[in-house]
Amino acid sequence: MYGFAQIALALATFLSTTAASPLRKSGNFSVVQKLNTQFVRSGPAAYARAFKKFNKPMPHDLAVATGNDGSVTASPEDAYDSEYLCPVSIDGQTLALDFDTGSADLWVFSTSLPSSEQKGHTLFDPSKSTNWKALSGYKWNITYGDGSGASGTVGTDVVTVGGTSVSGQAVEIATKVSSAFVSDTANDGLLGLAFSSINTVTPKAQHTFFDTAKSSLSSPVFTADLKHRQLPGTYDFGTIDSSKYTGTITYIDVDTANGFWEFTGSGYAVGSGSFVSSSIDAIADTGTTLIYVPDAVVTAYYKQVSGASYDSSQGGYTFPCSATLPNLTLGIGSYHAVVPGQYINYSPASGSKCFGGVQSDSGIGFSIYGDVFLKSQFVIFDGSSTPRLGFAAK
Ligand SMILES: Cc1noc(C)c1CN(C)Cc1cc2n(n1)CCN(c1cc(N)ncn1)C2
Repeated sequence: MYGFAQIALALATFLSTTAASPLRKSGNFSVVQKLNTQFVRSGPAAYARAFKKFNKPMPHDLAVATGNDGSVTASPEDAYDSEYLCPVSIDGQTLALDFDTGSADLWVFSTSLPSSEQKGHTLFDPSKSTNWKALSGYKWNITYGDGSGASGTVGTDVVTVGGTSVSGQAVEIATKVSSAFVSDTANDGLLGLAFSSINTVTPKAQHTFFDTAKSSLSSPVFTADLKHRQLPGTYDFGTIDSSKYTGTITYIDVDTANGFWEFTGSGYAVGSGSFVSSSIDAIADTGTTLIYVPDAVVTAYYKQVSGASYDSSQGGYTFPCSATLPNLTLGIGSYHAVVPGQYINYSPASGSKCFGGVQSDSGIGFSIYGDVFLKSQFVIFDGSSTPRLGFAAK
């Protein structure tokens, strides 16, 4: 029987003979370089790499020449895809922001908040930013459709999203936030992607990140490829990645009068039912979780779900969690966008009932095609001189 010592000696001997023999001790040596003929030289690209390496904003012309395009992950904030959060760097300080095509303010949790409202959030500290420029006397105050909101002061800084970097971007510092935001500790603020006309900064409305970046993008577009309860999706700026969708893209005109990505839907179908043509005034809103549509659509939908009913205690339609939900088709021009039924089981409500991802738009004034819809599609937000929306299956 071998003792510990013998085993240890045997192991040491084994290792010493099989370990890679150390470099032969010798004098100096030289390595012959081999040119990488695969590498396509580009002066601008080399120049641009220097700015990106040191997180410095690129001169506009260089950004245009090298394509200041970028892609950023959009991660579900919770198990129900209530919102999607993206890493955004402000002068090197990275926060998780909710990209919201339904509003136009870029605002962040900050060190200027009362400490009771800071807990659990990543805070932007302007005093630590070398590029921060306060806008003296400028203020902002936003209230969202669900009654939540925030307010504070304003400055400009270098903002980077994925590979897209801009300087002089208005960053709205929160000095007050509502309780819904305080308790949503994964969320460090919002990055508005609606039209700058509805930015709330006074005395002078500020540009959204997309508007600031637009002229330095290869194409004045951004796309949303949100996912259902799985790996993160992406927002891309400046390009349309054809690997992210199938079939063709259907474009539809946008009415920017209200500052939203607003369009007229062409109708709906429930499950395998026939398509009902009807004009639906709707906005594409990544900052809203659910689908809010006219009562006719809601009634038709839940009529096909046994056990579904309007539950006033929940403030919406619920159904047995065991229900098999029909798909909902929403018409975009001649394109029929299909929302899988399983996407419409939003979350458990109470007991064995679940809360529907399709609810009434009554009282809103327009329909909202929120995340439950948008995550079933590849969506192009085209900010060209005639803004339009594009939709494709994926
Ligand atoms: C958790 C959780 N669950 O669902 C949400 C949302 C959260 C986040 N949480 C409660 C805080 C919160 C509240 C809002 N947001 N985040 C995002 C902006 N809001 C919008 C945007 C817009 N375009 N339209 C309407 N409201 C309201």
